[in-house]
Amino acid sequence: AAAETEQELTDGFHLVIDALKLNGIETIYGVPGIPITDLGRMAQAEGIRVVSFRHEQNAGNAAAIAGFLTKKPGICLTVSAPGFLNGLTALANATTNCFPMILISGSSEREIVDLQQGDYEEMDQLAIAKPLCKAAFRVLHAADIGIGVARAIRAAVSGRPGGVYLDLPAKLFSQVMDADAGAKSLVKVIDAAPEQIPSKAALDRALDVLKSAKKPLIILGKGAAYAQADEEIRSFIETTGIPFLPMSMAKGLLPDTHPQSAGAARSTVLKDSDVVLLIGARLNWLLSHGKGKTWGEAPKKFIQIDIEPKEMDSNVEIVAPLVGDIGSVVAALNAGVSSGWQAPPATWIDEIKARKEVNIGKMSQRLLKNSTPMDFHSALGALKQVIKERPDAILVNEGANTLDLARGVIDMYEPRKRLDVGTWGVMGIGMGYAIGAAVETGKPVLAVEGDSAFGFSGMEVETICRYELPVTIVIFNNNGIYRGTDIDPTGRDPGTTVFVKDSRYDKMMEAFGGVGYHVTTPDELKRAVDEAMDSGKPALINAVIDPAAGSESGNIGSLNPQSIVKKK
Ligand SMILES: Nc1ncnc2c1ncn2[C@@H]1O[C@H](COP(=O)(O)OP(=O)(O)O)[C@@H](O)[C@H]1O
Ligand SMILES: Cc1ncc(Cc2csc(CCOP(=O)(O)OP(=O)(O)O)c2C)c(N)n1
Ligand SMILES: [Mg+2]
Repeated sequence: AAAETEQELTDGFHLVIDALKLNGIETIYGVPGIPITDLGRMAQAEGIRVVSFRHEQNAGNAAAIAGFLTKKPGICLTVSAPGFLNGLTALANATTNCFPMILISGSSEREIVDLQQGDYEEMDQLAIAKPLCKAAFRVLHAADIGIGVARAIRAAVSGRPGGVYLDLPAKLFSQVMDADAGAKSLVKVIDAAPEQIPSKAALDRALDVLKSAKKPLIILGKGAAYAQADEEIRSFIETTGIPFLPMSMAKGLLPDTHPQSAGAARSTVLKDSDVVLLIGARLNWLLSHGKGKTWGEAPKKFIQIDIEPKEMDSNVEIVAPLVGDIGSVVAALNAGVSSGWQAPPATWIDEIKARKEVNIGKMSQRLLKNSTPMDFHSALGALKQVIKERPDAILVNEGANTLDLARGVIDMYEPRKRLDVGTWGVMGIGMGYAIGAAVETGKPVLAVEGDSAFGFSGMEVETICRYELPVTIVIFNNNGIYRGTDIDPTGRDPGTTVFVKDSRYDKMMEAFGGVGYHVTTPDELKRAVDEAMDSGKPALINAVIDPAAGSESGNIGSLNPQSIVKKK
């Protein structure tokens, strides 16, 4: 009788966990601490995988790439104020890249924050998060947790995916309520990312423009990779015979070795094409905003497929906007491409083929050079072969020369296998992306890192060892940012972009039980990577690169402002 009268209770802790599990969330990436340490422990005890990091930025990056890879929002859990701020860079980066993730941070009590009375890690986090992400919510009452989590999930994945902030004040967790009422308050999100079908008029307009093309080009962006409409996209490209140019994280949607790939003739196709179909790619700085010498003198017509209506005309006129989700739009285009579709003129295809042969020929000469110390190309020649032999491996890549040269040298063969610095060109995504990719897919990960880039997240090698993840890190060690040759003209300090000469990053991995390798030739590099990836265990390879190799800021040095004032 006593049991019957004793009301069954639940609390904020359990409601957050139940809401996440109800919506299929299986993993939380975070750093424990007040007020969310027990939330993490309880989530783990309830079967959610909780991956604890050494810095919240890396946990957030893991959550962001989990969103990109799974189309479910990646969850990052942090403490208040400084932990929240550390997660914000990843949340803003996810929003910039259209990756769905939710940053859940504990926070101080409203009554203290609003009176600025000085709480432990006090900050008005919701106000700070709002401008940096797609949506931001705070929950004050246990009965609202179900709706709050549902709103965050839908906001992250519906329409243009992005980052969402969910603010949970400390007192919320210990709030109790009737268990039955609590269960009823939970919401399972229905159709969070609904199909958005383009109008027939829009489809007909786009097909008419495409039919009129003499030199058509399709540009695939990371939105096309994210959409997981791989077969629809392949079918459309192969049925129309139109050459395609993949942006960095869209590489592998069709193999880079595909006959219609124009990757090795990028400058030519951007300059000479007359109709360009953008699929999940923005005409931002990565595509010179659709204007200027990159795009040649001749007038161009742009067709754009994007789920975000406001993206149209963002930089140049879009003559045939196709607003909708890529899966639905490309399926509708496939239905509209009648069997009598005219392939592009042979002159266009031949022009591209000839240019590709010249460029690939030039590149292969550079890859074969067996210089000592290695330069970027001789090292990348070995890694090109590794991915060719291991097409299902996931390649994480960041740096300047290490990034820009790897993008063109290492062919990708499968979708969503190349994860890199994205729209911002941000350094520091390396270990977070490597961990997120390994946890979400179970696939082997090869992280090809500039030595500076690695430094932003390098402490997570301990996390990689702790969870025994199949991550092989290759550091292109040229003793510095871009190069290792900078000097301080006053002679007092090292140059501003150099690191310790002959540093041994491989020793770091050994400190945590992983395997470290130190290599100085392409053959040694290939053998070490093969051994490490065959082992399925954490490994770090310190690949010595000539400090004089490479160029400042890789391929984008022209973005640097120049001083014309000569110091007296
Ligand atoms: N499922 C989807 N359907 C349609 N568009 C999408 C989808 N997912 C993302 N997008 C769009 O894809 C675009 C990605 O562009 P961007 O990040 O610039 O790619 P890239 O850098 O590879 O060129 C964004 O404008 C985004 O709105
Ligand atoms: C968060 C952030 N801070 C700084 C920078 C600016 C930068 C762009 S590339 C880079 C590192 C280049 O050196 P690395 O050794 O990695 O590569 P390599 O050329 O092969 O020697 C920096 C610091 C960016 N993009 N993001
Ligand atoms: Mg470097």
